[in-house]
Parts: sequence; C-alpha cells; structure tokens
Amino acid sequence: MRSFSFTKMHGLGNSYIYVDLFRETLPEEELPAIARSVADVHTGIGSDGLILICPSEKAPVKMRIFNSDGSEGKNCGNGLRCVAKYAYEHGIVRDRTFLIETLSGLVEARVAVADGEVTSVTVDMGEPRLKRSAIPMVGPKAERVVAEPFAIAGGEYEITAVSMGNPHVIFYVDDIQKAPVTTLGPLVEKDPRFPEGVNVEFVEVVNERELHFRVWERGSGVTQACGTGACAAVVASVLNGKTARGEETVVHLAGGDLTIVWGHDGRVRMTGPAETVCTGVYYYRGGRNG
Ligand SMILES: N[C@@H](CCC[C@H](N)C(=O)O)C(=O)O
Repeated sequence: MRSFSFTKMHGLGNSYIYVDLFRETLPEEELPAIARSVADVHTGIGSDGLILICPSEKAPVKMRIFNSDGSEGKNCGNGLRCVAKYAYEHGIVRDRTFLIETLSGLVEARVAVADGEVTSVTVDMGEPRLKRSAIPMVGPKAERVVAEPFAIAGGEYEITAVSMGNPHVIFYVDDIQKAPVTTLGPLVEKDPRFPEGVNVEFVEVVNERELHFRVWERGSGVTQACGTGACAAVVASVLNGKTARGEETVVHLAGGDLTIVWGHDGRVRMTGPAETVCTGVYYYRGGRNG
C-alpha cells in the first residue's frame, strides 16, 4: 500500500481533500484516480474532489483542483479560500495578502486572522470572461451570451454564460426550492454546445443585493457551494439588470453565504469562510484506477 498525509477542508460545505505537495509527492498520472478514490464516501474519505497545494514559480503557492470524477478543473473559488487559509496557517506565506497561481491565472488572496487562525478570506477573482469563445460555447465567437434562448429536453429557457477561469451557465428560477438542479443540471453539463462541459447554476433573485443559488458542478454534480459559480451568478445578475455593479451582493448557497462584488474596475471580489475538518493519512493501492 502507498500513503499520503491529507487535510480535509471545506468552504461552505464544498469539501476537498487537500494534499500539501511542499511535503508530499503524488504521481501525476495517478491524480485522477486518487481524486475519485478520496472523494468516494463509502471506500474513501468523502469529498467533492482533490486539491493539491503546490510550489509555484510565479507565486508563493499554486492550487490544482480535481473534481470527484477525476477531471481537472481550472479554478475553484471555495478551494482558493481554503488554500489561502492552509498556506497562511502552515507558514507557506507570512504576509496576509499574497498571490495564488491557478491553471486560469494568478489571483490575490487576503486573509483575516484572529488568534493566529484564518477566519475569512477575500479573493480577487479577476475579470470575468464574457465572450462566447472564452466560455467556451459554440456560436459567434465574439458575442456575449446574455439572456439567450436555450432549448433542451423539450423545454425553452434563457441562459447567461460567464467564465471565471472555468465555465458557468446561469438559469434564473422563480423558486430556488423547485430549481431542476438534478434533472437539468447533468443534461446541460454535458450538452455539446459547451465543448468543455459547464458548471450549471440556478439563481433566484431575492432583491438587488441578494441571490439564492444552487449548483450542479461539472465533474462533481450537486455540491453545497461553488465559489466561482457564485461569482458568475453575480456577474450574470449585473448583465441582466437584476443587481448593481460595484455593490456587494450576498449569495445564499446551500452551505451558507458569500459576499461578492463586481467592481467598476472590472474585477470580481469574493469574501467567505474556510474551515479545516480533519487531518490524516490516506492509504491507496496506486495505479491509474486507484
Ligand atoms: N467548487 C468549485 C469549482 C470546482 C471546479 C468545477 N467543478 C469545474 O470543473 O470547473 C468552486 O468553488 O468554484
């Protein structure tokens, strides 16, 4: 058997198994299988996937994220807050504001600290990418996808698409409790109009400052929260005239609240908690199938 040390962390119930690659080594070709293995609630630890905390040449620390089906994502908002907490509390960084490298670029994290513990994290998630080709979604490359008609499974809907370094599509609903998360979510995730798949968000507008939010994540299915998805929902809501640019919006996710602002400088900033659940040693057999 092989083994590695891990920390389980979550941001609003969006949980990942974090492995510190400053101290551990994992074989690159086995990462998808390890992600599937640790995520399994019966035979593994149970999580929405795997996050690697890695050395970087561009920043003090780098995040890589694998969904529970083993696919690699390019960004993860809840993961970034947890990586920031881990990096600060484990002395990887000493400053309270620092850069984190992701597969979609560099972001800046700022930790709030009480008694040596990180209590909340603000991440400058950068500028949303709105061109269709950047989502990516098939169709006229340079156009935005805002309140665009979208037919699927016999139904007619309107969608808004936003990339926060990873792809998101937003559906507005009248009642979040009745959102078709588990029925429409998996169909839209794998719809060929999204060549790289897509994270699917359902949003009920409460008022100009508040949104209810549920998600079907690409590669992981229903999760309690999606940080990049909540940022995309705020951007979509500004584009659709439902909330105001430059104002803080509170997004109510299944696992709790995030405060998000799409600033007049073009950047999206997200503030929320990050929690450590437990640490341990994980035993696995190795190989591409775990
Ligand atoms: N939970 C995340 C997003 C994780 C990656 C996503 N499923 C993808 O494949 O793009 C978040 O908090 O942003």
